[in-house]
Amino acid sequence: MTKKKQQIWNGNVRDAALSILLAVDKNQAYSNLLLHQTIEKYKIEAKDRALLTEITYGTLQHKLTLDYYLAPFVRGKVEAWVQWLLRLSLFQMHYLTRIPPHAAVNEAVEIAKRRGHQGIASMVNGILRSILRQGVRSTDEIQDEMERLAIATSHPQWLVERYIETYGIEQTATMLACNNLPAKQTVRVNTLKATPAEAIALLEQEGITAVQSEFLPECLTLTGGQAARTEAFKKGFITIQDESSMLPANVLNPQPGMRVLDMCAAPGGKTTHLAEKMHNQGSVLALDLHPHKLELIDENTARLDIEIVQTAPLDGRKAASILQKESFDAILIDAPCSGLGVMRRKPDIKYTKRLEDFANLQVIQLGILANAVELLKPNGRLVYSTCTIDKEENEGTVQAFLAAHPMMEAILLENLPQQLAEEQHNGMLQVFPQHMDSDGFFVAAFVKKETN
Ligand SMILES: C[S@@+](CC[C@H](N)C(=O)[O-])C[C@H]1O[C@@H](n2cnc3c(N)ncnc32)[C@H](O)[C@@H]1O
Repeated sequence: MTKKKQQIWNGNVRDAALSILLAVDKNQAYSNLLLHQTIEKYKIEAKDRALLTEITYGTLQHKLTLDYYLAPFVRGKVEAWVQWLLRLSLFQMHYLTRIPPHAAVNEAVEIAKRRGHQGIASMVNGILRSILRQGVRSTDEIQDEMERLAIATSHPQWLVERYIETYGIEQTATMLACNNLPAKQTVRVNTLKATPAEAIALLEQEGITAVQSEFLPECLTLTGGQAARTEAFKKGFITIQDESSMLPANVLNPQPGMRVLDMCAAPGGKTTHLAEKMHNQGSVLALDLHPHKLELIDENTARLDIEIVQTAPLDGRKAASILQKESFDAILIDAPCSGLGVMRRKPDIKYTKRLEDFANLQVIQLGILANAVELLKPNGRLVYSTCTIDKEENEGTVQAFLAAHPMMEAILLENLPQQLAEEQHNGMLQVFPQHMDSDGFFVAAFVKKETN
């Protein structure tokens, strides 16, 4: 879409949603990025912004379910844009009860006329009106349990099977349902500049209601508004971050004055959290493989008035050959991962991830972890985290790591919210979206044993 320079926004929310969905479908863009760019570029107002987001994400989230509903009504194969138009219209009819179904049908017909011709418009009209009259079939009709869950929650069947095998049907079903809920808007209070109560008051002055989380004290949940547009954000009182991403810095718990290394740091969400925890005293060296991403860390530290972070472009798999060995008190590896925990924010990844993509990730993660061992002081602590839910990737990496590095020992995760503390086992915690209404996340902690 962006390649062809086609204008996404013409003042019509459904039309814009269709353009975004088509671009995502053609792998020209990620849904979250294109949606954000569109909203910023065209300065789309709050009401339209909310509906555009809801329709785009909702349609993507429920794509497989919508196709199941549409199948009996669509004869033969239709062009991709027509199928997406049908999906987004049926999404409104079926899931957005506040939108009168006839309005959704009329809009679809107008779009079909504009983008296609009268024949397509009549077909779209016929299909949607038939659905209005007859209703959609229930997913309960699907005999096979795995297939039923996959279609009903719109996840690929291979992933559902993999999840059920690992986590059981109950946990899996809850997680899959959670993946289809809108993501909460959470921010982290910059405790160098404000207390949670002060940050709440600042946001209140800008008309945004913020509530302190029941899990982590520095986390606020926002209702309405856009955190990134607030003065509280621009002046560095808050950072936009999912609550689960606030766990690693809490678990590593670096103290003021320490020398800390963040090996996969960009854009700096956790680097800045570490510095806040250290009261801006000591040092944090923030590495990332991609030099251009380091600017994002610098922007964040400048905005938050953090002075102890230095950045360096470095491949974590080679870091020990460049940095001084055994010179860091604490190390964080927030590793590149399969990202299956963030499906609420990036629903398109449900349909694009392939099992083959996972294998190489563990090799990369183990390479970075091995370098961390050499760089860590004896008695130093290491935290490894990912934003994914996959036992083989997370626990598999931990097991392989411990087997290869006998001087490293898994330790109890400290500073977890009480509600999560008992979910950990053997120094590892898999956070499911249902635990804190957050992204899915994984954290593990280790200490380097002192050698005699
Ligand atoms: C999950 S993201 C980190 C997010 C970051 N910790 C935060 O909280 O904002 C993983 C990062 O690892 C970087 N990365 C990938 N491979 C790497 C490597 N071999 N060495 C260092 N960084 C790497 C990616 O560029 C990406 O920025």
